[in-house]
Amino acid sequence: MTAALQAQGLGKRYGRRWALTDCTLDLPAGRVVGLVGPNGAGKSTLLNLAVGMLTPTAGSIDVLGSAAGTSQLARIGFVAQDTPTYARLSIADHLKLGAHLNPGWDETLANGRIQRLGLDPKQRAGRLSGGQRAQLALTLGIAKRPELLILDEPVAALDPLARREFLQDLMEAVAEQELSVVLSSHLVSDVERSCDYLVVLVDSRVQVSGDIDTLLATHYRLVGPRRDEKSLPHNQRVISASHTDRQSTLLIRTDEPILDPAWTVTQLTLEDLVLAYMGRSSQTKQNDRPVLEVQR
Ligand SMILES: Nc1ncnc2c1ncn2[C@@H]1O[C@H](COP(=O)(O)OP(=O)(O)OP(=O)(O)O)[C@@H](O)[C@H]1O
Repeated sequence: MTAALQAQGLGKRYGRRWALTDCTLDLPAGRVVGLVGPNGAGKSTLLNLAVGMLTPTAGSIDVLGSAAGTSQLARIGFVAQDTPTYARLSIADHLKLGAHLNPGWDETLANGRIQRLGLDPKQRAGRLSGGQRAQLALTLGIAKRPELLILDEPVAALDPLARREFLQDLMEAVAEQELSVVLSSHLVSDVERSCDYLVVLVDSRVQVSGDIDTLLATHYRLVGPRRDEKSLPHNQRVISASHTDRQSTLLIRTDEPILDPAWTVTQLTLEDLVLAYMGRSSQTKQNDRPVLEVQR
């Protein structure tokens, strides 16, 4: 199966500053990929490179098997972070435009969604609230029936109920159509609810990526007598470590069983895992606290 997105040594620099560095990723098709990371990590940069709105400074990026670029746009639905709409056009105008521009437009889906949201088709987009505008942009993205849907913080402006319903809609669309989704979010709970693949991006670098079930099955918290992490077997990779005078707590990644009886071993939650990888980067930048919201 063709990958949804493949990046090889991908980098983007603005002036002297790298917004994305040495990014190598292989995101499988047919999955819902959650891209998480603090503000300024490079998430929007990666997504804009994927839709051809930006060109790489280094490396390459392929989407649905071909080089990312505007020729791919018919197959991709993209909702940018600021959910752009035309202020003077009504909701109905937006749907007409969507139908005109997209050969695969699903009118039933678009109208049904607008009706279910209780939005008035005659309302101008400029008069909608931020959340309503986001819902309109999302409707346009989904009704295009894309092969790949790229959503940059799609639910940030939605209230909790609308957020839950939107993620539900998304999972149904993935199950019904052959759809791949990449969505960025600050909310681990949303990723937990809707995604089956995770990418953690911090300080312009990918810290970890993989199938969420596999990641959860290979990461552990070890608590035991104080121990230098260098003394661990080579197949145990330490992601984070904290120590008191007598006790060590280590978050590790390993494919092998943990045989040392000195450790009390527990599995990680997705939140533990994400925060551990985000903390890894912040250890080198002591004054910069990772900004990841954990909402339940
Ligand atoms: N047009 C631009 N010109 C200069 N620097 C930029 C530009 N766009 C982004 N950057 C910088 O690139 C870095 C990555 O930004 P990006 O928007 O990709 O992060 P993000 O992870 O999407 O952040 P957020 O969660 O706040 O949306 C940041 O340091 C940002 O200041």
